[in-house]
Amino acid sequence: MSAEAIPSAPRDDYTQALVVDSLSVRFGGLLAIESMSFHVNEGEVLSLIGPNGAGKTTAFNAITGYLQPSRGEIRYRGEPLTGLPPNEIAERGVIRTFQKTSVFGGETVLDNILIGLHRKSRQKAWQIILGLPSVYREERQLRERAMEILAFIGLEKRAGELGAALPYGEQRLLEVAIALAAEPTLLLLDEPVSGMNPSETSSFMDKLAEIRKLDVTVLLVEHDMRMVMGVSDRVIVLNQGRIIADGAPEDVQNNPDVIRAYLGDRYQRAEG
Ligand SMILES: Nc1ncnc2c1ncn2[C@@H]1O[C@H](COP(=O)(O)OP(=O)(O)OP(=O)(O)O)[C@@H](O)[C@H]1O
Repeated sequence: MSAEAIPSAPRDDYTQALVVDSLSVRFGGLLAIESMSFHVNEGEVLSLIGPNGAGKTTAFNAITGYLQPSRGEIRYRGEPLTGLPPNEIAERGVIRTFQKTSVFGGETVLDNILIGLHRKSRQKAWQIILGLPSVYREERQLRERAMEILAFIGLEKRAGELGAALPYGEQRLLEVAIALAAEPTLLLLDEPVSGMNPSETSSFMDKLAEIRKLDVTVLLVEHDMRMVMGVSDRVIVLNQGRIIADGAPEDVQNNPDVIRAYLGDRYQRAEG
C-alpha cells in the first residue's frame, strides 16, 4: 500500500503533554508547594492562578529545572524532567519567560533574538573562526528567521533599537519573542501582561491565539483575570501551595472556594 493510501490517524487533541505528579517544594520550614498533581494537555492554554505566595512561580521553577523539588515527579511527553538542569529541559522544548524582564538592554532588538537563535545554531567554533561560506549562509538564514519572529510578534520596526529603549510593554513582547526563538513546544509565561495597559493586553491576547496556532502548548501564570478568562481552556487555582480548583474558566470563576481565596478580593479591589 502506498503511503498516500494509509488513512492518517485521528489526532488526539487531549494527550497529556506535561504531567506534574505529587510535587512538593520546601524552603526550610516553609512548604511552598504541597503534593501538587496536575497535567497540561497537548495544545491547550492552561492558567495557574492564585493569591501572592500561592506557589505559582515556584511551580514554574520546579518544572523548568531552576529548583529541585523535595518530592514528586515531572514528565514531559512521557520523559522525566525531574533532576535535569534548565538547559536540558529547554532542549526538550520546554521554554519559559520570567516575571522580571530578561531582555539584554544593551543589545539591539534583533540581536536579542539572534542570541537566542545562536544557542540553537549548529555551527562549530572552528567553522566560525575559519569563516567558512556555510557560516555566512547560516548567519543570513538566522537573521531572516529573527526578522520573521519579530514580524510575528509585531516588533520588526524596532529591530535596530536597543532593548532598553523599548517601552515596558514592548520589552515584555520581546521577551516572548526570545522564548519563541528557542522553538518551544511548551511555553511557560510568567505574568506576561503585568505592567501592560489594557490595549497592549488585548493585543497580547490576540498574539497568544496566534502562538497556539503554531502548535505550542501554553502554561500561563497571570493575575490579569480578563486575560486569564479570555485565553484559557482550563484554569487551576492554587492557594497556600495546594490546588483548590481545576476546571473551565467559567466554572472556576463561580467556585465559592476560589472567590473566597482569591477572586472575590480581586474583584472588590478592581471595583474599589
Ligand atoms: N527561594 C525562596 N526561598 C524561600 N522562600 C521562597 C523562595 N521562593 C519562594 N518562596 C516562598 O514560597 C512561597 C510561594 O512563592 P511563589 O513566588 O511561588 O508564589 P507566587 O504564587 O508565584 O506569588 P506571586 O503571585 O506573588 O508571584 C511564598 O511564601 C514565598 O515567600
